[in-house]
Amino acid sequence: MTGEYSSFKVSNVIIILSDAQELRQINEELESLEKQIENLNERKMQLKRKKQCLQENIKAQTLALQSSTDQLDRQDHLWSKELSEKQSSVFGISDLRPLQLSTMNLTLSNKNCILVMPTGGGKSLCFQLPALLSKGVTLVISPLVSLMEDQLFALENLNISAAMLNASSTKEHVKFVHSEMTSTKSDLRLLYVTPEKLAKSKRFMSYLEKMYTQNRLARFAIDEVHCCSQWGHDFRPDYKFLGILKRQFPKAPILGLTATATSSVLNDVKKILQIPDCVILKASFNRANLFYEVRPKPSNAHALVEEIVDLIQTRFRDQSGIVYCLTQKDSEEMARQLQSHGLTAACYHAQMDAKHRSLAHRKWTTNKIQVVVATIAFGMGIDKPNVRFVIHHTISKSMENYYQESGRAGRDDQTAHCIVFRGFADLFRQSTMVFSEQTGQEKLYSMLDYVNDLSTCRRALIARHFGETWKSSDCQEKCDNCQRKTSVTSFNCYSFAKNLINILSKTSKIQRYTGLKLLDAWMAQKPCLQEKKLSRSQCEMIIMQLITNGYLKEDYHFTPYSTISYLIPG
Ligand SMILES: Nc1ncnc2c1ncn2[C@@H]1O[C@H](COP(=O)(O)OP(=O)(O)OP(=O)(O)O)[C@@H](O)[C@H]1O
Repeated sequence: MTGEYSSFKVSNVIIILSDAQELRQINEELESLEKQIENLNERKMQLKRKKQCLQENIKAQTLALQSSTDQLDRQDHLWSKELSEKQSSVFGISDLRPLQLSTMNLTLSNKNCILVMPTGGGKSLCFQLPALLSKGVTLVISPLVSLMEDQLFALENLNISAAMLNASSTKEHVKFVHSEMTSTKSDLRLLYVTPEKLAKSKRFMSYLEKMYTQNRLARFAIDEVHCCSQWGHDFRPDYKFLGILKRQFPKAPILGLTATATSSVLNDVKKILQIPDCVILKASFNRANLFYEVRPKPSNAHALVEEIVDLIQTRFRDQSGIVYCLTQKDSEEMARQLQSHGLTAACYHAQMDAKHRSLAHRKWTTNKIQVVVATIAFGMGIDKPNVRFVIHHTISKSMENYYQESGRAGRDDQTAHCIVFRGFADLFRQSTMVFSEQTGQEKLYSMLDYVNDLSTCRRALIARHFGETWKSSDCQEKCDNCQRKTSVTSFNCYSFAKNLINILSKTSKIQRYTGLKLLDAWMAQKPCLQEKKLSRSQCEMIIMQLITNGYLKEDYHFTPYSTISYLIPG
């Protein structure tokens, strides 16, 4: 009886345990389903919001365009004759670039407008020239003092009266500017301020109000307007304050300018600035005079230096250019190497003190040195027309960054070269730096797709990235892929992927694979590689493509000193 009772108890316990396990599984599954439902609901709301936003956008754009199509490129406005006269007599410009006239016509007819134009496209002219034709002052809001200084310097050379106010302006200067703002006799045309100045100085706002009531506030030009939006890559909190402009000064038109903004950023900017009716003008991103090229990066640092020196001494002999590096240390080392080969070069990075940075910039701008070897700190506000080459020692962290950095070449519309070195190790150097940014890895992988593509026209790749379509005739063989005469070998990567995943499946706590270790382990399996005759560079590209396509995945680990990217099956 006791035995029977205990076996009954045991079987009961077994039933309870198995029921409990099933219950746990059901609970887990329910929890996961609930999470999925929650995610789906959130996604549904997101899509609904986006749909509404797009519908509103289409409606507003259609209305805005209908009312202003006739204004866009007309040359019979009241101001057209003077515009064309000042364009050549003051700025020395014979022909306007696409969308410059449309933008100027819109702002001169008091319409709100956002101009999206690539770096070096000529956005500044779109408010500087109208400033000469309008009564009163054009207020330019710009995020960086150095940007404003560069523009003031250029305006001074053109004999255009302009001033700037920022946190370090002296009391006397502030007083002088305030009196110019309210004097009806003043010939001040452009006033540059930082958004902080607007947000923090009530006094300045009251002077603006005086100008406005005197009908002398011609317009607001907001440079780098994407900084308003938190969705952009460069959000600045003080830009949010600019929403007040339309409320306080409803009749003064706003002209926003940016080189990089997606539609969702633009929608956000329109909302923040309270200009739902504004016309958005988007120039093509095609820089027809730039030649795009990608080179495999030699794994040996010495060979890389030799290759870059050779390029600068032969193809770019006596021509001005930039070499972009990833880190301060790389830029210092590369500058030293170039100097030791007899080239005039200086480095530029954020850790240098302001004096040395500005000295390097000035020497390069005035052609006293040939090359600046820089980190991305060398960026906004560089307006040297005759930059003939931009070499990337390391891939950029995104296509947006690459486009902007390489776009500093050829601002004078003459042919210039943009060369990027594709390095396998650089992928992991970059990914461990950007992985914590929300879309950091995704953006880096699109840069990798660009450098790993050996057949598609580089222009077509850039266009695709920015949501444009260009015909291959737009390139006219101005990229390495269009110029390549021999066809590129293509492989079916299935067996390679299997091979690599096999190696990774042996991963243990002690033996983890970084990209380089995996490459070495794979290359050690000679038979497969010999049969296909793959070079190291081809093996690197295959691994990179398997990563960007999700077959292999980066798995980040943290040590007190660094972040390490290990590879795991995707
Ligand atoms: N129609 C034109 N013809 C010839 N040169 C022009 C024309 N418009 C502008 N430029 C010149 O092109 C250069 C770049 O112009 P600008 O600095 O306005 O570019 P940007 O679009 O503001 O670039 P960034 O985004 O880097 O600020 C300047 O040297 C300017 O004088």
